[in-house]
Amino acid sequence: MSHGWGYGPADGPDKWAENFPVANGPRQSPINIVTKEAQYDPSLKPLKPRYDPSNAKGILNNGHSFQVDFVDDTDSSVLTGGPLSGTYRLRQFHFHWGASDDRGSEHYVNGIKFPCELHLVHWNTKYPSFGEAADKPDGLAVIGVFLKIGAANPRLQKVLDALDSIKTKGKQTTFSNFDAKTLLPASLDHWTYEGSLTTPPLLESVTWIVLKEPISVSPAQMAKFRSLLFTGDGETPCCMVDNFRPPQLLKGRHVRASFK
Ligand SMILES: Cc1cc(C)[n+](CCc2c[nH]cn2)c(C)c1
Ligand SMILES: [Zn+2]
Repeated sequence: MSHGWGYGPADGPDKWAENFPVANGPRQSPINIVTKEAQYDPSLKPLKPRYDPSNAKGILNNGHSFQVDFVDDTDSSVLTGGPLSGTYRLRQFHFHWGASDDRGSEHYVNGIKFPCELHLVHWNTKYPSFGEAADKPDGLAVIGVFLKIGAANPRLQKVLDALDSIKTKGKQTTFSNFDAKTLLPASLDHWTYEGSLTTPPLLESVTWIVLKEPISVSPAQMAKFRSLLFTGDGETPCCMVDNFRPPQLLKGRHVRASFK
């Protein structure tokens, strides 16, 4: 599954603009969220994630992260509310993390980095498919959740226990009966802004919904993330760590807050 890009010195974020010029576009992600500049917007509706655990399908090492994929041929796992108009279907979730606890998240909050960030990817059902939605300005909605070092998070454990089966690039296995809602914190207070995918093709199609409240992850659980490999079987092993893009310029965008 080599995509020709990665996170190393030769193929990492500073090089992506060579093949994906939108990398220097007007609505790139991630960003540093400066909380004092985020305006409370009372018109934002309560965020409504409604996920059916039976839609969980599989877990895949895609060579730049791992993702849990969902059956998305009906409206049984959807996100509505917040800044969104219409209905967005859950497609997959994945994570970004660091080689050490001082880095790993893609978004920052007042310059603060977290060791890990979860992304739940949804697509707008006004379009016929995920592929059709992926390059539309209102095509995707991604919930970002920060992970903060603390007590072991039992809700992560089923995902982490599956990682031994997908250690190398291209490996996948079935992953069923998982409620993605259990990965969300108690509060759905969020910041929202218009942005992009944070990996190539960096499409400017994402309404970002970044939750204020982090969930916990223990140092031992972080070690499980770091046990994955970017590389495939038979290749020189390269640990899957530091798979994050640094914050991008705001270029006049405004971040809204769902809370005072
Ligand atoms: C069509 C499409 C392609 C890719 C690589 N991704 C993943 C890019 C990404 C990871 N984290 C934020 N954006 C998505 C979500 C959609
Ligand atoms: Zn992501």
